[in-house]
Amino acid sequence: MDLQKLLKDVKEILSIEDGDYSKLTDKEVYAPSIQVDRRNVYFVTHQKNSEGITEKHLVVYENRLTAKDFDATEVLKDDDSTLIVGELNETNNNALATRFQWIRPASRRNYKYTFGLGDRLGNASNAHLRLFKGRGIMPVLAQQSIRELMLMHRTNTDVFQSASWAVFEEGFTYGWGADGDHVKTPYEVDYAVKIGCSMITLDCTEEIHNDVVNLDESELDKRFNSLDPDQIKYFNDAYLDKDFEVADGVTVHFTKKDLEESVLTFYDAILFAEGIYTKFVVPYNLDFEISMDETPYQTTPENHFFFASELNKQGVTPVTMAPRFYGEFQKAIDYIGDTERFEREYVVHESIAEHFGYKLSIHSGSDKLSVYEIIGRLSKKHGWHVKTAGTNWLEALRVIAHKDPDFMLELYKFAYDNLDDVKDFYVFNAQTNGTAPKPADMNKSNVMDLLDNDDARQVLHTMYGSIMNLKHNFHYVYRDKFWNTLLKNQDLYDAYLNIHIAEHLDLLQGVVKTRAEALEKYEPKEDISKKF
Ligand SMILES: O=C(O)[C@@H](O)[C@H](O)[C@H](O)C(=O)CO
Repeated sequence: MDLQKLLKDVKEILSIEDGDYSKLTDKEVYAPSIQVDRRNVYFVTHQKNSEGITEKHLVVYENRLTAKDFDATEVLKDDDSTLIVGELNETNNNALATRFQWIRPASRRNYKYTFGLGDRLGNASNAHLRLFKGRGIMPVLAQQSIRELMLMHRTNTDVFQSASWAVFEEGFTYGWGADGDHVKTPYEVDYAVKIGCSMITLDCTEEIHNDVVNLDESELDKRFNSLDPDQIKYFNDAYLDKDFEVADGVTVHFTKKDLEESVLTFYDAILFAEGIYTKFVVPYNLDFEISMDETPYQTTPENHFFFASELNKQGVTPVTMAPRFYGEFQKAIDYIGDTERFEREYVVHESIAEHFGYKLSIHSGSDKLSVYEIIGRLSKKHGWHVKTAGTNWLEALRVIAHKDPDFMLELYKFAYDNLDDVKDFYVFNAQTNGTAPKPADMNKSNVMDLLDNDDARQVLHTMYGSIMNLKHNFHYVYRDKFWNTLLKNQDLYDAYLNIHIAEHLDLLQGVVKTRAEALEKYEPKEDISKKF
């Protein structure tokens, strides 16, 4: 790189006293990334290469004694300072983190509204951060489940680093989160913690006994009464036939069936959560989420109260908890169910959460435009956490569909024909309802429908790992072409991401009240891909 030009950039930045870098001479200096600390200057450069792909470098101008912290590819000495150019790598991220604490994640505890933005590709966070500036919502940028990491062949370090670099680039000093998502074992928790996650989402699915709900009354009673006598006495004395008022006019009542089902279904999970709390959450001061959203049965208010009450008695209060709500929160598509019943039951879950001092978390939270107004309104006072992930992947496919429709048709046919790849990982309607568009019926004239058709969205949303990691003769079949197309059109991707997530945020924050309003406000009235 032209080090003398970069040195001039540094001197120009140091000469600007009001922090307005919008008129810098060198437009390759990405202005939002500029940090000045006394006579030290830090920024990222953006340079388009011959293919139109943006190449990024870190530039640091710092006292020569401390500049050695950085991994430099090029160096220029200037009096008692050194100008270095380096890659956006882990060494340089760690060096920056000793100077700027805000590029490390924070807990959600002090934020009322928090939003998970799982980024399966690692290049969505810059756009998300530009959207979140000033919204009053904390973005949890690093959020990949163990399932996503495994299917996409990524590590938590990859996820963490891409998020942290985006935070530095965008100068996002307001706080962000890193969620070790859907961790199920102490090993997975430890993995998330040791790479620096500020939060873990403990997935209790393996500890929850879902067979209990199918027991008839006598079998249920027999199993409950096989517990230790002191356990039976404790549970009956504490809950049986008791009413618990969790808010004005909102009461949870335990019948014998409610109590026995809650104990037999969830008590192992409660003990598991308490163990993880003691071993990890307290020692590492972690932001703790407990999820039971991926169980096949709805979490009743009694189940939820019992879980929270037992944790509370052990002094455990998560930051968020994710029950499985009434209705369907399936991947990539809107809520399925009676929204009036959803609202009635959400009120009780919200009351339980407020009663015990945590917020509700909404998993598979993307695209649920029909219930965001309810969630935002009922959780407005206390706060909410909504989690999205695969929907950002689908916006990347929207770019592919626009820019290379034949490639998109090929990807869809592959995903459609190999959908069994994910049958052990996800449960969704398109697996069984047989109504997903047939590849033979798709062509360049209707290819964009794949990103709006519910079943096609679910096929594409879940087949990310198979698509990105298919190999033939030792070469990736799709990955390299996918990345080349996407990176050449990063600006279009960023635009789609912002449109899509803004619809989510406006409804959650009550800026608009209905799905139709959100779509009318944000969905492009014309093909914007021609503008990029
Ligand atoms: O696909 C995944 O594993 C994630 O999206 C995971 O389900 C996450 O917790 C989520 O709910 C995001 O919508």
